[in-house]
Amino acid sequence: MSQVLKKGPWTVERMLGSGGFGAVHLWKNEETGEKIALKKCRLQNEMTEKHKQRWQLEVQIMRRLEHENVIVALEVPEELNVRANELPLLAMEYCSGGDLRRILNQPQNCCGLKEYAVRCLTHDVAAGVEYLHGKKIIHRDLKPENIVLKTVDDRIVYKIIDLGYAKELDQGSVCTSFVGTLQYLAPELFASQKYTCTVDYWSFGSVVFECITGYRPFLPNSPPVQWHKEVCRKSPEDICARIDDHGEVKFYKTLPSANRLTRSMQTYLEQWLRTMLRWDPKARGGGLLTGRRPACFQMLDNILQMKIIYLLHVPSNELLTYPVVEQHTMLDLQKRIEEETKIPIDKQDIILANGMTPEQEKPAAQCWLEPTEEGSYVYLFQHGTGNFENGLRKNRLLPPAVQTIVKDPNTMIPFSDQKKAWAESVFFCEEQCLEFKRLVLSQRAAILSLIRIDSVFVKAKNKMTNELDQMVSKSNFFLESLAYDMMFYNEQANNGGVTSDSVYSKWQKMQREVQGFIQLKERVSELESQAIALQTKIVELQKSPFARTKQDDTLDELAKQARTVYEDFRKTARENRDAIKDQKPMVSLVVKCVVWRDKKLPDLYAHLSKLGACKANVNTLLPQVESCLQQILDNSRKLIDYQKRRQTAIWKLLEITVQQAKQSQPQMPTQPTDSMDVSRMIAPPQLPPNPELSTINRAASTTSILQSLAMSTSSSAESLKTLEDAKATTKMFEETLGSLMVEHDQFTATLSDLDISETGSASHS
Ligand SMILES: Nc1ncnc2c1ncn2[C@@H]1O[C@H](COP(=O)(O)OP(=O)(O)OP(=O)(O)O)[C@@H](O)[C@H]1O
Repeated sequence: MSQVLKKGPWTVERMLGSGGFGAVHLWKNEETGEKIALKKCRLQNEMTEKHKQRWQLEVQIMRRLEHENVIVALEVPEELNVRANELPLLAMEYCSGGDLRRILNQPQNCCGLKEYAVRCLTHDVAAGVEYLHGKKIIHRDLKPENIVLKTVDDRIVYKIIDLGYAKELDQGSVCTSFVGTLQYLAPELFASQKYTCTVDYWSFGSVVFECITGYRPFLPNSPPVQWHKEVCRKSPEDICARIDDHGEVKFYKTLPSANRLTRSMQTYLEQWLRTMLRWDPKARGGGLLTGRRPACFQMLDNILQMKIIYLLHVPSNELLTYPVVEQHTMLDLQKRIEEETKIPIDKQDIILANGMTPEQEKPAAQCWLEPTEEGSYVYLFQHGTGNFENGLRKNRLLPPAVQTIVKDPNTMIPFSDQKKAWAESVFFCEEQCLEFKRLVLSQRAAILSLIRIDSVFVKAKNKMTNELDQMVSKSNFFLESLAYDMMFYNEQANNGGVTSDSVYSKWQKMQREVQGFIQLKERVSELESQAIALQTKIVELQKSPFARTKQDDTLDELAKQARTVYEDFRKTARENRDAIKDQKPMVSLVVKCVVWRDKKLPDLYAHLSKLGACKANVNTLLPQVESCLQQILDNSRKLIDYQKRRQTAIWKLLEITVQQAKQSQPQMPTQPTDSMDVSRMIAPPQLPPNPELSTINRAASTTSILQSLAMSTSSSAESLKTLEDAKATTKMFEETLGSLMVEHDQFTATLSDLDISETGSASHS
């Protein structure tokens, strides 16, 4: 096919791959831009009649299948179709992501794929396998080469290809056709025994294991016969077998530590793998559930649907995981955190990526985020502590295999050990990079959290300042008015007018108390200067290099170099294994990585520590500001109350005076008063000096003074010097005006009883 590059509008772009039977090419329609993968049997002449029939049958089966995770068969374009006597072609949707083997071969995946990719592929392949089994099709040849990737709506979809071809092949051809991929074959197939669909479980489990760790589960480098002899000894729970340093086969029930799974995911997938990698085909997959669904698919669904909270414990740089269900409250989650980290619940400072704090009354699931490729984390700090010692200590560890080559870069070790040490070195560099980035993200969340709480603080502080200004104006006005009242009171009392010791002493008490209100100014200015210092610190912290969007990419660069060195190592090894014994290129990168990290990490933790201290500072100042604000508001309320009381007292005095006047001589002419005459407030009326003045005369004078007093309250706002004062007093005036008007109405009524008009002119003399 490679010679024929064009057929009608179709052009062959390249070969996508080839296997035991077919060669797959990518064809493009130049007119429509459509791309298809076309598989042609490449052994047409060598195939027996039986094989040819099977090929035809499988092509027909393929065309009947329809599932997102099984490759879609398409109509072969007319221009590309073969002659009637040739084997049919298989046209398929083109999957541009290549196959899973290509992904596993990438050096960054030498110790397994990221958790997100493992989740997605496990989900998709399981869905495809369950669909095929539902259609009574056993794939029998599940392996990374037979899983292809296609991007659909920004998501990678994994699809099973090459299905059914091996299904009915006789055992002899199994052995010849499957050379090189025997390690994915279920043992019963390999040993020519009867089999069921559980053979696919074994292969699927092996593929998932390899995706998690970078290598196959059982003795990946052993020849088939030895492999079978050794692996059949495995216990039902074993999911891995390796040959140790003494040449002994060792079985393991857990996954090796160099993988990218988080704690919970690792535990769940280990359980699942134990079900999938059972030697006994009947026990494999966990049997059928009541609805006849195989248990292994249900188990996987449960794992993948689980809401797992990824909580980075920043002080120790440890990623903790907490699976939660809807019923879990925040308190439940915090109790589990307390158990594990020993941080008391009230000291736990949990911050979401956007800097918000989870709401206590909402379920714990609010901390759960849809899994993403980069990982979605919640951050745990400890209130009021900047001790990050553990975080620094934890990062000092090198994986054992890496330690060996770092200790002695000239050491001669077997190829497989060297490969492992180099793979783990790449993994180590990648992990340092990831962990550092995660810590940088934690500081971003911490800054956002600080800014959020600071904005609450600044608001409260501004309110405190404003309310203080108003309170001081009100107090000044009140004190001025009161002093004025007291002066008038004394004046009329000295002239034989009404007196009330209790009123006067209350006024004096109010005067002292209100003078005390003004002293809050000092407290406020003290808090303000602390707030200014705090704001300066916050601005400084925001200028830190760690707070910048663009971060130093040294670790990225070192990880990239480690990948390249590893890739070169593998290429060279393919030609001559003995050619590479020099550990230095990789060791040098690991050392650079450690040196950079050990230099930067203390800086980052120092920055985190300052952020923590600042937050603690805000948390201490905020309640002080709030309590000061409360005091100011209380004082303001008291001022209104005092103002009312003062008014009431004046009007009461006036009422008494009028009553006295009424009782003594109602016909006495009163001195004319002009309630609108503002000059009265400034220059109080001169009372006649004659002590013999009749009661009515004194009453009239007192009335006049008290009237002035009353009216002075309403007019004083105009005479205030500043606009601020005017605003504050106007507000207070509005509040007191109500009571004043009521009193005034009563007074008018009293005057009319006395037959004295409000303007002061006597109606009868
Ligand atoms: N639809 C497709 N889109 C992209 N690449 C494909 C597609 N189908 C196959 N390939 C590529 O071609 C390779 C060979 O395909 P396939 O496994 O179907 O061939 P085969 O001859 O049946 O192989 P085997 O030896 O497994 O029987 C795959 O590993 C994959 O890389």
